[in-house]
Amino acid sequence: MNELKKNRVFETEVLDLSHEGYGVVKIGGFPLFVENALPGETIEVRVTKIGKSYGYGRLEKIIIPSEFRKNNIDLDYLRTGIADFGHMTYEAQLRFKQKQVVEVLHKIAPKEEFSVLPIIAAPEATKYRNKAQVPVRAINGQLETGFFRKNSHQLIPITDFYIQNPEIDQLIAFIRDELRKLGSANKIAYDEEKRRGWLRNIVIRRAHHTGEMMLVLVVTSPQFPFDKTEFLSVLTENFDTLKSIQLNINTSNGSYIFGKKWEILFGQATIEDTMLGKKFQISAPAFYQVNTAQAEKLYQTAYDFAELKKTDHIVDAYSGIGTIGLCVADQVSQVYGMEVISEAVENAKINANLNNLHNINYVTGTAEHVMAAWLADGISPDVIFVDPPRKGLDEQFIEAATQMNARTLIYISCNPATFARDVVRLKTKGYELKLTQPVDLFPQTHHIEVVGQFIKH
Ligand SMILES: C[S@@+](CC[C@H](N)C(=O)[O-])C[C@H]1O[C@@H](n2cnc3c(N)ncnc32)[C@H](O)[C@@H]1O
Repeated sequence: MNELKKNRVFETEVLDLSHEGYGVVKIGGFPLFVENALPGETIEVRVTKIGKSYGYGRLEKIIIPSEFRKNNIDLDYLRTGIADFGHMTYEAQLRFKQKQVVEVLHKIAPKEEFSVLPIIAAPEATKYRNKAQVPVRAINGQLETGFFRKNSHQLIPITDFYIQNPEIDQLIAFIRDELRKLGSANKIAYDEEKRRGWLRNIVIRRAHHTGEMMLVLVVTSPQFPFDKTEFLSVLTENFDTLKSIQLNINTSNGSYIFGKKWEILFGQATIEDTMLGKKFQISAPAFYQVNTAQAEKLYQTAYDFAELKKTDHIVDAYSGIGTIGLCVADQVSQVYGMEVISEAVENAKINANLNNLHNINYVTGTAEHVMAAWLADGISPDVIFVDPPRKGLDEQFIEAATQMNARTLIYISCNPATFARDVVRLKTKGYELKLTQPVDLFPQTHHIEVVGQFIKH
């Protein structure tokens, strides 16, 4: 058999799909990851990289296609990761995500029987995102907006972002076209290598139910390299839904999008949306679920699992702008919440007032520290909601939370691997996973959201 070497081409069958959407093939037992290849397909693959235990290959030709292949997908969506599942039918995406959740739980706790409910599909499989974060760069002297190629900082120009609300795409293209008229691309667009230029990123949020939009220009200096007033009036005249335009000054060379300094150029610091009938003000640095319609189903699942009572005290841990606690504050006795981003906590407090809810206590701090302090203060909730970032729960948080004796803990997770790890940790502390509900919050991408119901035994 042909020996595995870089640039060699092999005909082979695709055996599996990695969780990030790469087809997996084996050449003489050695695994290669191949973009745009689906399980069951026979393909020709060119070896592009050989590492210690795995490598990468480039799809040269599909000899026998999968019945689950969606044709005519723009491959830039796969190359950038905007839609790394975009080459699969939506049904196949859902089936794969369901299988992933079942497998990851089984792997971590092989002896347990878990009841995983069928994944909740999204009503809109495209154009659902309420937020965009796009880099601005000069390519051959022309200012471009788009997305970076996966694992690189090479910009691929994109106009139709496929999974974003089209009004967001229109605003990005409009800004790009205006900027092209206003000066040299090399002066306006940021250049990471030379560390010069002005505009690094355009960040846009669009409230799903109200249509209000927020624009943040992430720049290296508060000085505009062109006439600011003229630019702002053109924007607001053409987009009457724009309620907030802000500058964020980021002079670092790190990968954080936002720097510490903010300046409001037009309107307010927040936009307003509704979720499950409650009003929410959202500031630029605060977390807000990017698929609002589907997030409402996610939260509703969490509440159904919680079986709340009017006398309940609840904790909304990792609370962001308070969405999870505030949507049910009028169905319970008391809500406690904590979150590390102070602007988001300010939003949560204002949001409580906006909705006439006064049985709330939201504080700024890390969940692990605040929970330990609340335990020491004798706070004893009936239900604890947790919605941590991808890294999951901190051990110290689990320690404190499980000593509070809540009857139920509801875990909303955006990472099945850390969720499964925490299932085991919570079990050793007396909380048993009873129900697991995957929810497809991010169609066309490999991301999976899960709600878990844990009951104290
Ligand atoms: C997945 S988001 C959930 C936000 C909110 N529950 C919602 O549904 O919009 C996770 C939140 O945890 C916050 N966070 C990250 N690490 C934290 C920590 N150690 N303690 C408290 N909050 C944290 C993030 O800022 C973010 O707002």
